[in-house]
Amino acid sequence: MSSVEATIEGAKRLAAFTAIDSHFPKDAKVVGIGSGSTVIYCVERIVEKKLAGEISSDVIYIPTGFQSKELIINGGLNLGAVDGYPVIDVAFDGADEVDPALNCIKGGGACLFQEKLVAECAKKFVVVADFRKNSTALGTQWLQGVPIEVVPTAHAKVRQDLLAMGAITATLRLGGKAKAGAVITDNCNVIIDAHFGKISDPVALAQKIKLLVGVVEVGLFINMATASYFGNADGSVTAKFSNGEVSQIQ
Ligand SMILES: O=C[C@H](O)[C@H](O)[C@H](O)COP(=O)(O)O
Repeated sequence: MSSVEATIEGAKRLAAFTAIDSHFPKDAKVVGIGSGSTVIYCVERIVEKKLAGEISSDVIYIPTGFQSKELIINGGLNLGAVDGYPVIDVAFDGADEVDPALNCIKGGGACLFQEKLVAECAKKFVVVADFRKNSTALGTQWLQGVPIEVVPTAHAKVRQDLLAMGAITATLRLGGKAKAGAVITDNCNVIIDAHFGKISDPVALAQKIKLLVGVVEVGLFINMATASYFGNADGSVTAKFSNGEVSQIQ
């Protein structure tokens, strides 16, 4: 691992540990676990605290896809499902880009639909990320585009719609060497990444995309996060809250 990669991994771990220490409720019954490389550290911290007797072994964990299901099982935690537990005390998840209002772009790992479902069911949604995701405006740092989950037969029509709507690019996500053809989501759909440049009105854009026939869900998470923790390269953590407060944790 290069020193840059080590710094990024350290920042993710720090953000995740701080978020769990600050937001895992003492009396939690049901907790959502998001997807991606940063939530791995959330699960690491939860397992550590459970073994230390600081987190009850009765807590049920709700995954947001195949990867987080494996994380829960391999961590020896109790696995639940969102259709059995539609009320979740808190959900922890990563993000690809977060703006000052805590609106997020998510879905870089193609898990956005179940992530949004779990976040919507959660009383509190806490984002964990490294410093690269801390942004002043969506679409300025995550240049791959807004991930959009689409029913496979509609992909060509939705790409056309997105370009007509002003997308600079609208690309069907491919599996590359690991998978010939399109990436297939945990819900058997495909992903279109649509880059709009700087997104000045994320609320309006999310609504417009969601209305397109064939769109299952949009990777714009608007007004959902309660708090967002960013691990920094210098070992500090920046915490941002939905009420506008920002704090630096050394
Ligand atoms: O579909 C994937 C998710 O939205 C991830 O939470 C997001 O891509 C962030 O992942 P990572 O923590 O690996 O940067």
